[in-house]
Amino acid sequence: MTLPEQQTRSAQDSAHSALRLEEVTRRYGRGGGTVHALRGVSVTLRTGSFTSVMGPSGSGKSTFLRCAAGLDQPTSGEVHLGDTRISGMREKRLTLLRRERVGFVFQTFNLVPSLTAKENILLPFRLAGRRPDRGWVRDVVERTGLTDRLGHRPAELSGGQQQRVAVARALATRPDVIFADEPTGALDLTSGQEVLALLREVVSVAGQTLVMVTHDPNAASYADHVLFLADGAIVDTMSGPTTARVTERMSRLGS
Ligand SMILES: Nc1ncnc2c1ncn2[C@@H]1O[C@H](COP(=O)(O)OP(=O)(O)OP(=O)(O)O)[C@@H](O)[C@H]1O
Repeated sequence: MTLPEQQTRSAQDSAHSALRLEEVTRRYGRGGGTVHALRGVSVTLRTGSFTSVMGPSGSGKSTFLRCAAGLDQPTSGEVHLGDTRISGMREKRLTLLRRERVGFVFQTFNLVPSLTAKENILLPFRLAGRRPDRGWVRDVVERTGLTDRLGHRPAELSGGQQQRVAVARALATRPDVIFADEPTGALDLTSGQEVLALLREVVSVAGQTLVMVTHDPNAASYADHVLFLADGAIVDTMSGPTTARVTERMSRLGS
């Protein structure tokens, strides 16, 4: 499926695709017990776009995210990150590529408890043996409003602050794509909205590409586009989503 704003794009613009899935299937198990988690998903996401992925429980959202991020391999089909085909890539190369070119934000923050906020943000550089771009990291920290919290460990931070550290960590390496899995699922309403506003800004101001799985129509409304999954297939897309339109569309999917 091609998102509406891409239908008119020129061939030249295809160079700006951050993520492309072509006929991706993912099956679990064999024989009569086979689960078809993805059934031929094709989608192209532009660099600098914010896409939400929604669908009823079991519709394939996590599988989509895992295959798109190179955490899982499709059974068939292709996944391209920028101009690199990641489907079929060997695990060792894929691990390095994920470290360099993909950012993750999880529902449960996944920060290292013994490290300060600053050390958590710089961790991807330590793991990759790479020198951070200090100016960029300073910008990221300022944008996330964490400047006076850098010396704190995760346990000394609120949930919202911990998630902002996770967003800063994901952004610090300037990845091709950030994948967020229910990033507001563990937060109260106000902290959740702060994190969503930050994610929106990261796309609109910093030009980051973001893919977010969510159950929450309000969260989805921060995106440029919504992909609706049902039974392993993209059944609809929406551009310029509002909470009301997403809620209405989801109710027709039986969630
Ligand atoms: N490792 C696995 N082994 C077998 N079946 C799996 C596995 N992972 C997912 N599935 C199945 O694949 C289908 C899609 O699962 P997936 O987790 O992608 O859905 P989801 O939309 O993310 O669901 P939820 O909203 O409940 O998290 C489901 O039927 C699920 O049971």
